[in-house]
Amino acid sequence: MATLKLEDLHRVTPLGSGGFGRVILVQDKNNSSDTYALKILNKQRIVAIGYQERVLNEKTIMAELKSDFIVRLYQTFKDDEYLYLLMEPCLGGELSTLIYEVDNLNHTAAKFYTACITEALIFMHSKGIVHTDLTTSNALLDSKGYVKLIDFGMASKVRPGQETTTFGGTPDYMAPEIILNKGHNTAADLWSLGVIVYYMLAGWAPFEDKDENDIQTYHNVLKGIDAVVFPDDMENIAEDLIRKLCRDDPAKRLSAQEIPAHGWFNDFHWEELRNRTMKPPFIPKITSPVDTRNFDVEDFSEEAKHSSTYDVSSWDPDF
Ligand SMILES: Nc1ncnc2c1ncn2[C@@H]1O[C@H](COP(=O)(O)OP(=O)(O)OP(=O)(O)O)[C@@H](O)[C@H]1O
Repeated sequence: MATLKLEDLHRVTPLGSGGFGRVILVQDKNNSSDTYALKILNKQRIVAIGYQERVLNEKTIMAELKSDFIVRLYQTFKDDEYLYLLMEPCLGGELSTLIYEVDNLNHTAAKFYTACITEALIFMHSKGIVHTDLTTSNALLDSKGYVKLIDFGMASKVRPGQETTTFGGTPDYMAPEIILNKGHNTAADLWSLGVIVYYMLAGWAPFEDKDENDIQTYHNVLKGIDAVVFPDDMENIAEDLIRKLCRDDPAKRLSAQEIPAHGWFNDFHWEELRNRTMKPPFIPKITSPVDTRNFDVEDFSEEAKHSSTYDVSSWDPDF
């Protein structure tokens, strides 16, 4: 890929928004078939809540992660107000949207997406990288229908035997050791994966509170997987996998590397997934590189201007 400048990019349409800014689809002005997802981070907001370290981490970690199951970071830019991450676009939409639309997924589909995420985790965890915010919203479908992970804003690198204390994530998916601020490692991502498998098969998340009260969700998580009711129609072998991923003691959870040997995957051809010859369960409708029908985002182009309360001039030389 040729090196691009910010001025080479035409802003097409928003794809999503997050804590510090937004993600938009952009197009290379010199080659309209080349589109990218541009994450734009507001420096004022980052400095206001002291997330400088995390943003630098996001760049370093994403740059290291070159896998077919993780969105690729191509380049970064910065100007006085913003930092920019230029990424591979995944126009199939969020896995959460697909689950919502079909209500719950059949075992074949759930197995396929679990396997994609497992491949991402095997790769990341082999490098000591913990995602920490693994959710169905941070898993996107690419144009073929394969899933890739995004959003490494909460990610950190841990040495074998060590832990990180980065607090954060999404309550429904958060491992108990994160809630209790005990320090966590790669096993926290396996807990979140267990939640994702349950969610895909049941159509609701195992620890969710019907009133969306985060404190109650934390209580539910701390009660553990044994207090969760499993739907009658869930296969026992899938339930077994979820229970082994959501064990209270992080050291007793299955590792990502152990997942392919679990019985739920007995009939699954991992090599076909890895070389991308497996037929995905859903092929997203995408008719052009600027087709964003799988994203339902309000137009937030009129971003509120922030007064310059914080000095944002000197903290980002490494970005
Ligand atoms: N590479 C991509 N291709 C397509 N859409 C993307 C891409 N990256 C991000 N998005 C969309 O933008 C949304 C926000 O992206 P992301 O989660 O990275 O931002 P964030 O600011 O870290 O969000 P949050 O505060 O929710 O963690 C995603 O949920 C997704 O819908």
